[in-house]
Amino acid sequence: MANSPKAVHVAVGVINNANGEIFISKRHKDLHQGDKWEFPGGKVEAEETVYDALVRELREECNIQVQSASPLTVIHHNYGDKRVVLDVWRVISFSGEIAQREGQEWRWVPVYALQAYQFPEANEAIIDLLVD
Ligand SMILES: Nc1nc2c([nH]c(=O)n2[C@H]2C[C@H](O)[C@@H](COP(=O)(O)OP(=O)(O)OP(=O)(O)O)O2)c(=O)[nH]1
Ligand SMILES: [Mg+2]
Repeated sequence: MANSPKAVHVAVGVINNANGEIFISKRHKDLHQGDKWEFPGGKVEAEETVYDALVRELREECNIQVQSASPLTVIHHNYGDKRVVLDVWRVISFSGEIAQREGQEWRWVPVYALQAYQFPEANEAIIDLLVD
């Protein structure tokens, strides 16, 4: 719609451990898409590149310093109450001890088990890509 608010641009990171498991955390229940599992990330701020946002969000949320990451996919999704553009990156290397710094429940999950978790609708396409 012509007067609908601009989509929110979100940087999202897919982080693997040495066993090939993926880091996921649960969104706080009072947030948009609350109580669902997510890949870490957050809004790209004005004057910030998406890569800068990815590095910042993963430092703030997961306590890691991203050293390299490559673009995986971009998902446009309309939740009705909010439109998002998820800019999804695969983290190639990072330093630091990974942890969840914002009190969210988190875990490492094997790729084949991701489908058992409830993610926001927009994540379906990401999970399909990872499972392939
Ligand atoms: N981080 C993240 N957000 C996702 C995923 N899937 C998905 O639909 N989203 C949506 C939910 C939210 O509408 C939006 C992320 O916004 P957010 O409010 O969590 O962003 P943020 O962490 O920067 O929040 P804030 O501190 O700026 O308020 O993207 C995902 O896998 N990870
Ligand atoms: Mg976030």
